[in-house]
Amino acid sequence: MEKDADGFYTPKTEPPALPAAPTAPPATVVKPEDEPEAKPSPEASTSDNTELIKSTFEVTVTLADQQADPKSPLFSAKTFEELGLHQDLLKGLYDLGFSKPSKIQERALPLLLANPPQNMIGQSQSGTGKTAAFVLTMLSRIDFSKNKTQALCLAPSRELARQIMSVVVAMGKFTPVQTEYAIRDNLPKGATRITAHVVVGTPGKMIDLLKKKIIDPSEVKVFVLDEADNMLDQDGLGEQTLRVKNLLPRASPVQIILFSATFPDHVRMFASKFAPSANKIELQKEELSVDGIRQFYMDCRNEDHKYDILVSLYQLLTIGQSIIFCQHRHTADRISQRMTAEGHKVASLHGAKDAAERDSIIDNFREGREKVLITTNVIARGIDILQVNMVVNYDLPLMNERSNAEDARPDIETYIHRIGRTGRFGRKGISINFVHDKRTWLQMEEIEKVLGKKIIRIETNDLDEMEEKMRKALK
Ligand SMILES: Nc1ncnc2c1ncn2[C@@H]1O[C@H](COP(=O)(O)OP(=O)(O)OP(=O)(O)O)[C@@H](O)[C@H]1O
Repeated sequence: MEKDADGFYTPKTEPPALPAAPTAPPATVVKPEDEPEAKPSPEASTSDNTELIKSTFEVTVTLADQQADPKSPLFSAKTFEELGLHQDLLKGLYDLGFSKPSKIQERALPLLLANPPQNMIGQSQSGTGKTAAFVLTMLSRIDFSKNKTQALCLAPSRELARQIMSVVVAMGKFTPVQTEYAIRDNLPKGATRITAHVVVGTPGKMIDLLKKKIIDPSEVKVFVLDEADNMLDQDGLGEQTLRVKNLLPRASPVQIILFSATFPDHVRMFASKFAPSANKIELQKEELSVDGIRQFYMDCRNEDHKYDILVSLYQLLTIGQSIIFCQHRHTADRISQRMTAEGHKVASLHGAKDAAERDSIIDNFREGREKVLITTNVIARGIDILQVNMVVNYDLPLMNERSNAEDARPDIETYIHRIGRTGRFGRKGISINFVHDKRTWLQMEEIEKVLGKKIIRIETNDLDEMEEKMRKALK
């Protein structure tokens, strides 16, 4: 391989196709015995996808309009060439079909790539391309001549870590980047050393690998937290994330990059301490949710009625793909078992399932083999599946997940992330909240007030009207 002036190598062999698994483990993991490689995900089924293909086609047309509209979060005055990216990364971007940067990419990349490296706290609406901004930074900072871990990226779920990895592999397709996961049940048993340039994972497993010295952090130059407000929240993953940071080298500064669509006030201060002197890109409160997502609610009589309404929506849920969010795992399981028994095809995903099962459920959904996914907050953040055009909040998200207390407050950030699973990168989407009593109605009203966007009522007893409203919203 030839190395050019910027320290990049040009690979001779054709890089792997998407959907991507990490690059070949033998080069990145020293393992004592031969173990079978992880199988790549099966190919997407091509049957039964006409609606999906149609909606993708319609989207391309409106996307060009939006990227030319200075008020859109997808607008950019610049090209990717002007952002100072290496030729091999530009090739990767064009290979993915990216033609113009989005606003967050245009604003963040020049700051992220400047030398000496500076920390960044970046906020931009769901589905506006934050992943590319931090992935391109990681790939730009790696010296590929060294077989040493140089970039670490943490995400709150294994599903998101796997998705980020597929972006690293796709954008790094024309570089010799080596990658490895730090997620549960992924490394071969007895692995003693990871030398991959980029390691993506969840905090618990990352700590484990650092502590066991399987990952050597001495050459880490970039540390990324995706969904950073969640990763730093002391009620959530904050403590684990801090432990990872404390295991990083202190001698040479590590560039710390925090990205999210939300940074609630109580996390902002900690974020500034975690990433000192960071460049900041922030959103105003009224900009938090994406305009392409039309928000509705349905007045249900009680819990049982919520189930009946969901079933009556089934046809609409399967026009594209849909995600149904519940507060508890057992609700997700209960609804999906009941719907399955009644002849509807649905899948359920939550944190109590084992790793292999989780991977296969999300891969099936990603590839369109399942159209309705019933789940919990485990995939509320980051998951990017363009064909998802409907999100149902079967239960509204609450501040204390275990709480059913009368005064339980809505979790506005989680709401923003949940509905953000649709309406990705300029696409249209629908979200529907089920409310069934005064308490849930008040919770929804609070969400409406904070976000400053109208949540429109849909009648539960007029299926035709419901369908018409929804089809209109998706046009
Ligand atoms: N410049 C671009 N041109 C075309 N498509 C893009 C561009 N940037 C990103 N995308 C696509 O937009 C979608 C959303 O991007 P991404 O998942 O990075 O959003 P995000 O801002 O991280 O959202 P979230 O807050 O939900 O995590 C992805 O499918 C990605 O491939």
